[in-house]
Amino acid sequence: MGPVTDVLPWLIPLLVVVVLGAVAALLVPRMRRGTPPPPPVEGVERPTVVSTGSTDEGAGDEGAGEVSTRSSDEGDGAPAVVVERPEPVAGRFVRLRDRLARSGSPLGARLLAVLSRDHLTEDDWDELEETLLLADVGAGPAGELIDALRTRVRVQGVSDPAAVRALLREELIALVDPTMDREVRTDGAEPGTPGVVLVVGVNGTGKTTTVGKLARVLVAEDKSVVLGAADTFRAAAADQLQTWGSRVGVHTVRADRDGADPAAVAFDAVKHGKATGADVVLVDTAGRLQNKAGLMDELGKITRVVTREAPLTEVLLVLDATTGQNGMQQARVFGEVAGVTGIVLTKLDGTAKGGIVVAVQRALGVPVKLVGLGEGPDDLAPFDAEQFVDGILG
Ligand SMILES: Nc1nc2c(ncn2[C@@H]2O[C@H](COP(=O)(O)OP(=O)(O)OP(=O)(O)O)[C@@H](O)[C@H]2O)c(=O)[nH]1
Repeated sequence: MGPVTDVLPWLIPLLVVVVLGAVAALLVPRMRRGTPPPPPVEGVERPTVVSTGSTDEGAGDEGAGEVSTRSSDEGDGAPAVVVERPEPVAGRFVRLRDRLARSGSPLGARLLAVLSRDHLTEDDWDELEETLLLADVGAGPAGELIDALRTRVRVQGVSDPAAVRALLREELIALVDPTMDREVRTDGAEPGTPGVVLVVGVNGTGKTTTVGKLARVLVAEDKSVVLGAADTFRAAAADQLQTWGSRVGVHTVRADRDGADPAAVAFDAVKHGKATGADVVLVDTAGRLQNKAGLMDELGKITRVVTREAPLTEVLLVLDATTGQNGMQQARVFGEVAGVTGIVLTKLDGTAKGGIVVAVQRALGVPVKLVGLGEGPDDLAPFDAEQFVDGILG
C-alpha cells in the first residue's frame, strides 16, 4: 500500500471530528444564550438595567415537575429551550401536609397524649398550654384555646379519645381562622395592567426561592409571568432568580451591576410586563433590615415608582417559620413599613413551631396565604386552615 492509502483510515475520522467541533463551537454559545432579550420598552432610558433570559440550570433539584419542550417564543430562530411543566397547584397541600407532622415531637401528638388522660387535672391543662406556647402559638391564642377546650370537655363530658381529637381539631381550626381570605391577588387592578406582587422579607428567609416557586405556581395556572430582580444588594440573588425563571420559560428583568437602584429594576420589570401583556409581575426585593428608616425608604420608593406603571395587587411578606419570636419581630417591622397583604411561611417542614401561623396572623392582622414545605421547586402550597390542622394533628 502507498503512503496515501496508509494515511486514509485515520485521516477521515480526524476530519469528521474537526468539522463537528467547528459546528458545535458555533451552536453552543447560541444555545446558552437561550431566550433572547425582550423587545425594548419605550420610555425606559436607564442603561444600567437590562432584560435577559437564560437557560441556566440547577435551582433546587428535588421534585421537579414533568419536563417538556417549548420553543422560545421570540421568533428569531433561536433553538428550542427545555422548560419544565410545574406540578398542578390543586392537591399540593395534601401532598405536602405530612411534612408538618414529621418534626421530632409533633404538636398534635403531644396535645393528644395529654388530652387522652383520664380526668384532666390543673397540671394537665397547664401542660397543654405550655405545649402550645412551645409551638409558638402565642400566649393570647393559647389561653383562648385552653379555655374553649376546658369548657367543652366539661360541658359535653367528652372522654373518648376520638371525640377529644375531634374537639381539638375544631378548636385549632377556629384559631387558624378558616374565614380569612387567602387568595393571592394576581389579577391586574386596572385594564391593561398586570397583577404586581411585591415580595419582601429578610435575607435568608427563603424569599428568592419563594418568588421562584410562586412563578411556577402561576405558570401551572397558565399565567404569563415576568420576574423583577430588585434584590440588587446580593450579587447572586438575580442569578438565582433568573435560574428559577428560566426553568419554566419565565423572563427576568435585572440590573447589569450590583448595587443598582432596586426601584429602577422594579419599575422596568413592571413596565416590561405591561408592554408585553404579561398577566403577573413578581418583584423580589432585598429587605435588608439594618434599620427601619432605611427599609422604609427603600420599600417606599419601590412602591411609589412601580405604581406609576401599575397598582400593586399584593405585598407578600416571607417569614422563616423556624425563627420563632425573632421572626415575629421582623414581621411587625415589615408590617408597619411595607403594607403587607399576605404572609408566606417558609420551612414549615420539619419544625415543631407550626403555631407561628396563628401568632403571625394575629400580630399583623393579615392571613398566611402560602406555605413552604420543602426545598423542592414545587414545595410551595396555598394555605388551607383545615389541611394545616390535619397536618399538625398527624
Ligand atoms: N426546608 C425548606 N427550605 C427552604 C424553604 N424555602 C426556602 N428554603 C431554603 O432556604 C434557603 C434560603 O433561601 P433563599 O431563597 O436564598 O433566601 P432569601 O430570603 O431569598 O435570601 P436572599 O436571596 O439572600 O435575600 C435555601 O437553601 C432554600 O432552599 C422551605 O419551605 N423549606
